[in-house]
Formats: sequence, structure tokens, C-alpha cells
Amino acid sequence: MVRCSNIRKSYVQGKVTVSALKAVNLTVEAGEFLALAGPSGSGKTTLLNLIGGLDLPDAGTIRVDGTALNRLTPAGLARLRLTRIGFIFQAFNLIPVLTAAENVAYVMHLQGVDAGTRRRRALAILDEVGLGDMGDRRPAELSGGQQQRVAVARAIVSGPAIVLADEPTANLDSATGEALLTLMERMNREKGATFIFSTHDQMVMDHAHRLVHIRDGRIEDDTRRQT
Ligand SMILES: Nc1ncnc2c1ncn2[C@@H]1O[C@H](COP(=O)(O)OP(=O)(O)OP(=O)(O)O)[C@@H](O)[C@H]1O
Repeated sequence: MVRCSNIRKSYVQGKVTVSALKAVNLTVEAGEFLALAGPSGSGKTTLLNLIGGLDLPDAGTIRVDGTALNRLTPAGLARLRLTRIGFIFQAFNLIPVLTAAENVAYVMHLQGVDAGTRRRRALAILDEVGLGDMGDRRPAELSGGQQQRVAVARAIVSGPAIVLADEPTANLDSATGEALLTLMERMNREKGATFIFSTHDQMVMDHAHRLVHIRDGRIEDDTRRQT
């Protein structure tokens, strides 16, 4: 499903070059529920962004469903993201002027789904994440945890094969975080979606079926767990 071979990525800032990923190899099979753990700055977000095709590695290859991302045109990459990948960002990235339902429906709009179906599916998925009566609220009228659930609903509404989540439980209290994880586990179990998270949160690590530790741009441990 996802195969990262010898990935390297550096960022240049002024005169300083930061080597964020150093020869990372990682294969993720369909249906995995995997957490990337590691200290701040270890390269987790960088790796998620590369897997999601938001950025390209300096060296190495990333294949998603056998397709090498560096071989795709920008339009091909955009299409792959739109049809196969759901993103949950650290800062939610909800569109402030749109309601919760419109935020969730937005991706379907890009996918060419008709307005009636968009609204119906958006409300159904919001109901599934416990926000059935909040579809008409704007992000500013929702708590952080509720915004995070809208972001999850938006990421999963079109049944993506892969969901990439950057610290999905950051900013959430533990009860809301646990509820969110349970929801994502259900999506993983029932819809077979592959989940890859980055996290500092022990609770997320405890729920993961596979825990990959990154330190200093390298994978230092990769453990499959009994759940
Ligand atoms: N756009 C950028 N420009 C310059 N340096 C960057 C950029 N993005 C990341 N870095 C650097 O690359 C390294 C890896 O960052 P990354 O965000 O991948 O870490 P992380 O493990 O996700 O951290 P956190 O847990 O704090 O989110 C860090 O040293 C960071 O400062």
C-alpha cells in the first residue's frame, strides 16, 4: 500500500540545513493502524507530508498502491490525494467561513459529487462522529474537540484508502481523544482504511496495532502489537 524506500529530506533555512529524514525505509500494508512516535522535531510530520504527496523527498522513492509519487505530474498527484488519501492536520485546517457540513462536503465538491448527495453524506458522517446537530455551525462556534471531529469526518467521508493524521489527539482532553480514537478504529475495522498517525500521546500509541519510533530522522524501532 505504502512503500518508502531510502527517503531523505532536508530543509534549508538560511545557512543552516536540517536533515529531517535520513534514509527512511517503511512499508505499510493495507488496513494497518500505525502510529509514528518520537520526540518533537524527529521527522514525523515530514514523513506524513511525503507519504501524502504534499512534498517530495530529496532522494528515495515513495510508492502508494504501486505508483511512484515522484513520477506523477502535479495534476496526477492532486488526483491521487483527492481520491485515495484523507488528511487530518494538527491545526484542523477547517475553512472558517464554511459550516461544519460544508467543510465536510467540500472534498466531495472537488470530487464532482452532486449537491444533494454531498449534504446527505456530510450530515451522516457528522452524525457518526457525534456532531449530528452541529452541521450548520461554523468552526469558530465549535470547541477544539468538535473541530477536530469535523476534520476527521472530512478526512473519512469519501472512504479514502489511507488516512494520514498529524497528532490527531493534540489539543483534545483525554475523553474526547479516546472517543476519536475509537471512531478511527471503527473506520479502520469496518471500512478497511489504513491509518498512519504521528503522535506524542501514550493513549494513541496504546491503541496502535504497530508502533514505529522515529528519532533524529531515522526509524529506531518498529513493533507490531497484540490488540
Ligand atoms: N518547512 C521547514 N523548514 C525548515 N525546517 C523544517 C521545516 N519543516 C520541518 N523542519 C525541521 O525538520 C525537522 C523535522 O520536523 P518535523 O516537523 O517533521 O518533526 P516532528 O517529529 O513532526 O515534530 P513535532 O512532534 O514537533 O510535530 C525539525 O528539525 C524541523 O525544525
